[in-house]
Amino acid sequence: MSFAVADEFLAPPPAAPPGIVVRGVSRAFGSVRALDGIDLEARAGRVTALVGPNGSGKTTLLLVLAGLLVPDAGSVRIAGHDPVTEGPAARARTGWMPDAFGTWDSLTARQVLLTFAAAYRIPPVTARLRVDELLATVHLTEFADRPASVLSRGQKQRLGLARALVHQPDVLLLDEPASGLDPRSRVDLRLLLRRLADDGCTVLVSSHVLAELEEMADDAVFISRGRTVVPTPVTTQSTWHVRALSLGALTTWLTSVGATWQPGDGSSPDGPGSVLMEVSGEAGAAALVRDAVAAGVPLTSLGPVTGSLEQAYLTLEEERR
Ligand SMILES: Nc1ncnc2c1ncn2[C@@H]1O[C@H](COP(=O)(O)OP(=O)(O)OP(=O)(O)O)[C@@H](O)[C@H]1O
Repeated sequence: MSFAVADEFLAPPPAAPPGIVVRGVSRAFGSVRALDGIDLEARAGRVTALVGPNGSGKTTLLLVLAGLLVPDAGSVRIAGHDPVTEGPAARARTGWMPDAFGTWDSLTARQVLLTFAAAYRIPPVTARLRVDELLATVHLTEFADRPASVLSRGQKQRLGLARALVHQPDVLLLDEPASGLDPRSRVDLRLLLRRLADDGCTVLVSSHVLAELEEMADDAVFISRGRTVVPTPVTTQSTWHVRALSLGALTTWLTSVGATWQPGDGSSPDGPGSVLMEVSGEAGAAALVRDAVAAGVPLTSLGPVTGSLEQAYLTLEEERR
């Protein structure tokens, strides 16, 4: 039996369209060139990390993308719209979560969200349902009718996230969204951003917590001194922690084969009792596992000490400013 396969089934699926396109964007504050010719694309259906040292221009860029700051030069498209010349269309598609969310202290959490829903012209009945759903999503249902002033910093952050999602934006911009969140809320945030991306949203998120970004981001954009930069390719040789059923057997074997190792510093995810050694990427790790098992030293875990985002970040030449 044979099947006729139409060409379109053989063609690779089309790449998701970019939700954010930035070309040559510059913005100065007096003599400080906060953005100096930024280029970037962030795609729908993906979480893109915005990474850079203090003062590199991340917040300035997010403000430009949110339509809150006009660039001096260059072009921006948010879901195809220019935030400067097509402000209402761009803002209708943009969710913006600043690093610190100011609330009106006399309003309750629910009223804050309903106010924003009204600003987006969401009909009242739909708005009430949407707000209830969002309060549950960010685990603030029990605080819904309390004044926003009593919310903790982390709870305010979660309210800020709900606010950014009120109008079901196509593009979500988040500036340090995890700051102030407890570990469970950070996991919830990560899962929520993944779900939004899976539903087709373009998510651009800045954070200094690179291990966290590493877990949630599909792509990364590095900026340094207001410019998009390509980090120096990370050397494949990096420090890994290695742990075996018997630490003594592991160190005896490593020493007998002339490997260079040092006692773990307790920073590995599985705690103290491991060793640190230089490993040449995944291939080197596979060889290490093979040789250890062949020598009768069963390994129980191994992994790079720093994630690839962190390593790439550390190759950026710029110092914080
Ligand atoms: N309103 C402003 N007036 C003057 N200078 C500003 C203003 N906003 C930002 N800058 C300067 O622009 C540069 C970029 O700042 P920005 O806040 O965008 O950096 P960032 O990457 O978000 O930093 P951080 O990681 O510390 O939050 C900095 O040198 C900052 O001092």
